[in-house]
Amino acid sequence: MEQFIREVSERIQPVHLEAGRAAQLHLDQLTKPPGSLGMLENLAVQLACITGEVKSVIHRKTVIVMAADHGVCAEGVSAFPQEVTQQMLLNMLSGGAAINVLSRQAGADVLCVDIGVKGNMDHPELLNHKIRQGTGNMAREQAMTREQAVQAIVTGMNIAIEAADRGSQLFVTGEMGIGNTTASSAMLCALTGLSPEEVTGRGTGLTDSELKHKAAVIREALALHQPDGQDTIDVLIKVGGLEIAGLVGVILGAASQGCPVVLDGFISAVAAVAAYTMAPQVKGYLIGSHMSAEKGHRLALAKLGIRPLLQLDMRLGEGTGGVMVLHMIDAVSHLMNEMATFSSARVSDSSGNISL
Ligand SMILES: O=C(O)c1ccc[n+]([C@@H]2O[C@H](COP(=O)([O-])O)[C@@H](O)[C@H]2O)c1
Ligand SMILES: Cc1cc2nc[nH]c2cc1C
Repeated sequence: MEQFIREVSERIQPVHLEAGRAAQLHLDQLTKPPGSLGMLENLAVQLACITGEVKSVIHRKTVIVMAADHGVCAEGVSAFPQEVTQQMLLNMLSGGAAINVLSRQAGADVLCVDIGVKGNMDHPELLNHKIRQGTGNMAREQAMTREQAVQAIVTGMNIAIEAADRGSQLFVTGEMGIGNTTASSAMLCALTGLSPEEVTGRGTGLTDSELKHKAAVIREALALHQPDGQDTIDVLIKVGGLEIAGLVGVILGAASQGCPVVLDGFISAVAAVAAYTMAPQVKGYLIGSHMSAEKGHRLALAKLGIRPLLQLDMRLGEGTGGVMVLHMIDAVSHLMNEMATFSSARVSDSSGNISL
């Protein structure tokens, strides 16, 4: 299975830089001062680089919500009880969570995956890929075995690749897992060398003293396991999460199919840092959506060199911030396809010329 992960990673092609240059030339011919559409222009260029087309239209978009539980919840690191993971997953399957509402509005499909939720569920729409009943408590033991980490990545890869084969053209990373900001913070420390105090945030809403305790739990887990930051799988085994490993697979699998990957919040960004550590060529496919209120998100995005489009102070996860950017991706497609050029509309350019 590790061989499969390598093969999929090696299938990720460099993005089409010449299409990106052509997109910039087209943008500069449209009836607006050069650069005046700001970050929407960067988005248009990146979409051209990924799709190889100046005027791409993305019809089918899929949010993949990976759900799993975290043994480290026993240390009192979340404001919510662990059973909320399963309860919210059922809410998503019934269509009542924020991600369902926002995805319906944005015209995206939602795939819900149980990759390691504690408890057993049965729902016709659920993709049941449970690897184990939540992770081990990183404060005392490894989060998962090597086989489980590899299986989780392969699961994410296969789900993305199969959805792309069925016609999905773009993916949004989503997750649900009480305790997963602790695992994500620990992973980010291991992958970057940043300290727990720098990266750890309040997650679902910890108080000041609870936040200090959470950073101390992460510090102790890192001291106990000494994960190797060059080795993504080692980091996942020791302090990771099954849904985070699943998202690493989704990101690499989607990129291997030539699809853009819109990253949601902190957990998704850490999964992207982990994917990037395994396969740096994935970077061109990653689109930053929003800047979460979770403290470490800024640091994870900085590691990737990604500037997100939105700052909405969201910290929900599920893929919700990512889906907000789907509206912007649609807007960019319309601009590239429908705006008049200086010559077609007979508007003078900055030199006072009307080209024919
Ligand atoms: O996406 C984010 O930036 C984000 C920030 C804080 C919390 N969350 C969500 O809240 C849950 C994790 O929070 P916690 O406090 O239980 O670690 C998990 O289900 C995430 O989807 C998500
Ligand atoms: C209610 C609730 C919904 C969520 N969605 C993602 N993480 C969540 C955490 C909680 C607590």
